[in-house]
Amino acid sequence: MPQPTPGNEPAAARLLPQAAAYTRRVRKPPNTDPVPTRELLAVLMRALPALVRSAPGIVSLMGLMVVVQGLTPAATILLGKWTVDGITRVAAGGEANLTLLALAWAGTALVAQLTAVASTLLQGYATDHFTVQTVTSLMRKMQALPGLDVVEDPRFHDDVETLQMGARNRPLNLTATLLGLLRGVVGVLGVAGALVSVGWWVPLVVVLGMLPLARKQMQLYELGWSMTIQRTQEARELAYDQRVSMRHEYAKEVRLYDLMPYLTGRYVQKALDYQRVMRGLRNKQVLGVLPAQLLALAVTAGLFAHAVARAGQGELTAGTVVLVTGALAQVREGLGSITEFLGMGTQHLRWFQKYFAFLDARPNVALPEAPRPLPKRLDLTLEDVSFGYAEGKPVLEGVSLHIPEGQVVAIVGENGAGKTTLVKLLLRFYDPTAGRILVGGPGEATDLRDLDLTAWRAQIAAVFQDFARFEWTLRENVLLGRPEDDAKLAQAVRTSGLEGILPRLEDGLNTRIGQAFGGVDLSGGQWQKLATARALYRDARVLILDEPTAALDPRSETEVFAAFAALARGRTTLLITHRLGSVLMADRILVMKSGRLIEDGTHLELLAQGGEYAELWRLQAGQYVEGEAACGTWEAVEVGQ
Ligand SMILES: Nc1ncnc2c1ncn2[C@@H]1O[C@H](COP(=O)(O)OP(=O)(O)OP(=O)(O)O)[C@@H](O)[C@H]1O
Repeated sequence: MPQPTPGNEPAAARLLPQAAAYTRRVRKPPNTDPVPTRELLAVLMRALPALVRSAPGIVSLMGLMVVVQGLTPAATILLGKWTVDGITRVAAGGEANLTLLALAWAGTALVAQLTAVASTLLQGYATDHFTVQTVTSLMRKMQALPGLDVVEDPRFHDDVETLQMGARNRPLNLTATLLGLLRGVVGVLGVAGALVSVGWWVPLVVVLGMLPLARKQMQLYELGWSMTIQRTQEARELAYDQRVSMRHEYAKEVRLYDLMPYLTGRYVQKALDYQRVMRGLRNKQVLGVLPAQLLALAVTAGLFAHAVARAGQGELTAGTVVLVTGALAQVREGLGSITEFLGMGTQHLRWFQKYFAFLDARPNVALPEAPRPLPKRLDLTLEDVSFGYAEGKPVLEGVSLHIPEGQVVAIVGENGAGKTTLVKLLLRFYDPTAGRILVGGPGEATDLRDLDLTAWRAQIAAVFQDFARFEWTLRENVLLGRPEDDAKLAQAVRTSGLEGILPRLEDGLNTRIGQAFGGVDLSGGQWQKLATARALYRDARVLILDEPTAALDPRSETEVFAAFAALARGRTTLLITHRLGSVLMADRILVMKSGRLIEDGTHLELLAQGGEYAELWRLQAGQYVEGEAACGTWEAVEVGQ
């Protein structure tokens, strides 16, 4: 497959229809709306006190350094003027303390140097401090969002990504920017004050002449931010393709299906298209600054010429001309850095706007103000429960059922029937869009929404279909933050079958697993045993098993099921499975289809009904019958016995 290069993108687009579709999507111009000043000021008024409160000592010291740094240019320029005037006086036979002036100049330079070093150190401390604070507050907020919508809904992805990326540097950058702004303002005011000696109107002309340039530069920064925001989706897609080409979890398919040329092509195509759009806009913006730059230059040159002309007529001293030269350069630089800081500050404030919006986000799963304690019995009742991840697209419809505590229930049904979703509602990862879920025995049944959610979840152990693979030690993976109990841990490790892999691990349970940090990699089945041990270690009254043995070999599956059967005794157990052989451990079987509960009964009852379950059972058992018959060893199988 030819590689797309800047020269042959059309060919690449032809070969890569998806990339071409993407191209159409990114061609929309970025948002160049004016800066919402009032909104950002409100964000600033919230961010500023928060930053000062979080590190008052460091921020005040940084402020002090900045004021000193802001005043040093004006001091240096004035000292320069006095020195030149002093030299002129001495040359004309007059008197001047040049040594003192030289010492003062050296002292000013030393102060500037020392404050620069101190500022660097303080910024280092501030980075560490703010990073911990911001990341912790994001994590705390995540904890306060007990639902899954914030991580499962693609609309949230970009924001969470932007927040995560900025948490390490935006708070410090905002502080540094505000201080830089302060330094710029102090510096410009100081130097402008020195220019009054040429004429009261001089600072005014300088500032007015340079304002258009400042405005244009602000617009440039604004464009930068809108590019950052609008790139997030594209940037994630680009990063994803990059990850697919490099990470081990994709490596087998990438190699077998020779995906690298396709991936590289996709990447280059997307990157080039985006670059092309942005380059045009950037050129337009940058060239748009030119007239303002010329105006600033004209003002500077005009004032310089004015000062030289007046010096020629003996109205100004040579030192004053030196002062004007230095001051004009300084004001220009100062205003440049003010606009730069204003622009950067706007970007940081936009990040803070998202940060505060996230901190203020109301959880989709609202926690009760006065949570009710857990009922004595943990019967589960669903009353006409419906749910959809998106509006108008129901995934569960009118599900009603009652599960007395201690019952072992299997949930079966075709892919996408809503089995896992039902479990997510029971765990309150989402709330039903209609109907309600009750927990409790007769006379004490409480709406799940009113229960203490932490206490409720503490009663549940689960092995999810896509369980988490924490790249920590085996021990940490089983304990999951709970206090260690040696006997219980040994029991969970033994029963789950995890014990079998320990002799091969140098550090036993303390072995780190997963590739991210150079740990030992486990097979799919071994990971699943680990997830089982995790559930076994948790002393829960409700057990949820969502395809818990999908990756296990037949022997391990039998062993783990025996463990589950023992564990399930006396506990409410919900077993989601496609392996119908395993549902025989259940007291009752629920059959779901297209979001509805269509059958409910024991294995024999459902077979006798001759409905969906009987059909599924016949199909699955038939596979074994035919397989065995083909091998000529099967004697007689009566389906359903
Ligand atoms: N986070 C989500 N956002 C949007 N739709 C989802 C989400 N999770 C599941 N769905 C959709 O909800 C439907 C039911 O999914 P669910 O995972 O509950 O089915 P299931 O019966 O457990 O399927 P399987 O047997 O394949 O595991 C599917 O159409 C699925 O695409």
